[in-house]
Amino acid sequence: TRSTRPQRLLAAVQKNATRGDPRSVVKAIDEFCRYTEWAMNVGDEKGCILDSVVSEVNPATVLELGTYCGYSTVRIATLLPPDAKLITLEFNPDFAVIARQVIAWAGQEEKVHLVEGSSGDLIPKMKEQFGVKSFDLVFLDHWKDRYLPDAKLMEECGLLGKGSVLLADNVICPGSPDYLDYVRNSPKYRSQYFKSHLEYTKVEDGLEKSVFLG
Ligand SMILES: Oc1cc(-c2ccc(F)cc2)cc2cncnc12
Ligand SMILES: [Mg+2]
Repeated sequence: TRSTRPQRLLAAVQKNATRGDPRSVVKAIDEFCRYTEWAMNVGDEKGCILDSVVSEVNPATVLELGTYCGYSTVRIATLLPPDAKLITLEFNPDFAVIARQVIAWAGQEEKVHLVEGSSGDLIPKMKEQFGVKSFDLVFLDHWKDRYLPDAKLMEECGLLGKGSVLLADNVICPGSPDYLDYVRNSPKYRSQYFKSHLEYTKVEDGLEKSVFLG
């Protein structure tokens, strides 16, 4: 039977990237998605904005909502110190299978804990099951209608501390208007929009960076 898009993306990584070299994995995925087959990775343009926010926050603990094939997981993990922890949640088991192999090819398994399941179920378990006190950085890149409920859930579970940063992908395309409205108007956040483009296209999209004020 026909392969899936994530399987074809993994094959491109294993063919064109050097095992243990995360930058070559990122480059191989970007080239595959730009010249062969589009896929919903954060991509190179928004990826540079992601990199700059990760470097600025220099987080000890990161939560990624929505792993997909592990592209942004690898970008983030590469910038973390060896003792830092990145927990990434993926609802789709077929995506998780591919992401584990992409992350392994990039040699980033040590810093990454990929957990399969829904964010709504897993976020309340972060403290007791994963020994997390709070997240310094959360990258929201899963279903857009989960951004707002999951942000509120993280607040309620005490997973955000003063200065915690939420960075959300796709706030324009596909768009998450209720989330944008919340973080831009709530006194609990200081929000900033980074204008960019939908991965590998000329369509407008952007990242919203929101600092939790406690
Ligand atoms: O970055 C993304 C892009 C798109 C997407 C798909 C189709 C289209 F036409 C435009 C945009 C969907 C996403 C779902 N989850 C996480 N990230 C996504
Ligand atoms: Mg996205």
